[in-house]
Amino acid sequence: MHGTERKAMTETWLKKHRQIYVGATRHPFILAIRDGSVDLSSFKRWLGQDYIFVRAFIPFVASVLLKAWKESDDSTDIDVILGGMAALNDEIEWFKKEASKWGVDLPSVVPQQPNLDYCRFLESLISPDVDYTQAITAFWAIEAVYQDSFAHCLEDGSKTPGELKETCQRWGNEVFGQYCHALQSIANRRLEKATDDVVAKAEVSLLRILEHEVEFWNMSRGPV
Ligand SMILES: Cc1ncc(CN)c(N)n1
Repeated sequence: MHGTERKAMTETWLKKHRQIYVGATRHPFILAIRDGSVDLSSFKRWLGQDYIFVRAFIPFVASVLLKAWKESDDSTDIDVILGGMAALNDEIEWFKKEASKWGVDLPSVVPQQPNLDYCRFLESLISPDVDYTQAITAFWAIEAVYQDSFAHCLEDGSKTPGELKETCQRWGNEVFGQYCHALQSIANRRLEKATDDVVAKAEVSLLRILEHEVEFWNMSRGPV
């Protein structure tokens, strides 16, 4: 598959894998935030687990930055990725503030198995054997799931509780949306020129990410 057939590869994949994408972005936890029925202990569980995830996400993003610097054909990719790193810096501070607001003691949060699995997957993508195209596609997918999920909680007609609006704004806001679009454009540009082997690997990574995201939201339900 080459040339025009590969234009907007990520959009083609989101259509092809619609069911799992909807599972990751319209999960019952997100729908419960949106309709105001969310159980606050679920929210606190998610908050503690996500802080651990975001800390593991930082070295992954650093590895994408390094790959862009070594491999990219467009120097402006670095600016987009650096913007993402800056947002993560704010995110870490926000998690600390939010956790103290909700009485969640972050240092004592124990990572759950789905979180450990997802972090291990991130670590596997740090490997120099994973090329920039696969890594930037994964980076886009991880950010896009949160953007799409939380933006849904802010749409007209949503009944998101006031105390959770700030959380939804963090990932659901317009600027974060534009940043995700910029990542998606980079991924599409790279995929268009990539070998079939790299394209296949990027698609598999996308699917793994969507599965991990579903499992991640599932953790908010707590131990069964
Ligand atoms: C599990 C997960 N996925 C994505 C994101 C968005 N950075 C996040 N904070 N957490």
